[in-house]
Amino acid sequence: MLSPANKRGEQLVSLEDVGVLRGGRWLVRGVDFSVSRGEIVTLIGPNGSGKSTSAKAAIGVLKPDEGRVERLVGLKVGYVPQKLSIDWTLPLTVRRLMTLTGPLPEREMHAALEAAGIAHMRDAEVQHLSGGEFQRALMARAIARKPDLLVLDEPVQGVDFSGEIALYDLIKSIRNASGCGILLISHDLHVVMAETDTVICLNGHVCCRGTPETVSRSPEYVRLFGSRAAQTLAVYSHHHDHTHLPDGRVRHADGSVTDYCHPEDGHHVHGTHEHTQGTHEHAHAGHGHAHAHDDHHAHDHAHGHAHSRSGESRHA
Ligand SMILES: Nc1ncnc2c1ncn2[C@@H]1O[C@H](COP(=O)(O)OP(=O)(O)OP(=O)(O)O)[C@@H](O)[C@H]1O
Repeated sequence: MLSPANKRGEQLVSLEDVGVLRGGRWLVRGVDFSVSRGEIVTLIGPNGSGKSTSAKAAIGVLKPDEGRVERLVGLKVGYVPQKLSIDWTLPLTVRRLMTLTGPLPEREMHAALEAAGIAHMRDAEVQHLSGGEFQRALMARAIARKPDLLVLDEPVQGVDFSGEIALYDLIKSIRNASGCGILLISHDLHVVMAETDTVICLNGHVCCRGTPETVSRSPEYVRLFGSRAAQTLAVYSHHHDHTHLPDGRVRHADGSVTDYCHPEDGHHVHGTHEHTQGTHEHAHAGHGHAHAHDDHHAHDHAHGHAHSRSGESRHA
């Protein structure tokens, strides 16, 4: 366990060579990263690459089968999961959502709703909220108990472009106001929150990591999306030296194919940010978003959506 201290920059959680084995299959292996107070770490990677698994291992919801996870003693975690088991046939107000798992003093509930920008919606029915409002309600619920570490699994799901920017602005203001560490999970392989300190690209293991390049420097991007978007979103451009084949095997840069790959294989290019692989190009025009909302009354996946981006990568 990490020793307790209360200063910005202290490490809240760290994973070292973490592997999770389920049903005879390694869901992730060789995962290492850390989150410090005030730091924003974004996990990216395709569906099933182990983002949620790694985040759950980080906060202790899931026990790793190998490696080490160290958490600050007494670490308070606010977790917004990707899926919520809510019976949408029952009426549920925002106020009730806030206290589902435990009592909360009225003053603290109000402060959290206020911080999330939905204080005026406390008596609204959750099932009537828009995608962005629902995410705000979930975030309010998570920040109400003043966590040291906020874990957000797909916080912009089901949210349109301007809503996405507004939510990232909210996340930034939560971090600035509370100084908490933030572990963010994103489906997007290329565009991340500009405030992200470290991007970790997963594909069953850490493929690469680095800082996002800030797009605010690009006049082209600013012209297309406006300065607010450029301040909020950044491009994470990266290079992988191997390709994961549909059957789970791995093709390396030299053309050889192996059954698996892990960091200890020594063929990962960590910290490389060149945009050298055509398959990772991302078309920004119109932000390339196609958001299709599921009816959350019929799904346990609250406000699910399908992301379709032109130039979606073949992930290495
Ligand atoms: N308890 C479990 N038992 C067996 N397999 C599991 C379990 N939990 C997750 N998996 C599998 O592990 C893999 C990684 O899942 P995980 O949810 O971590 O991926 P992800 O990157 O978060 O995906 P997505 O972007 O689709 O949310 C998937 O193939 C998933 O089916």
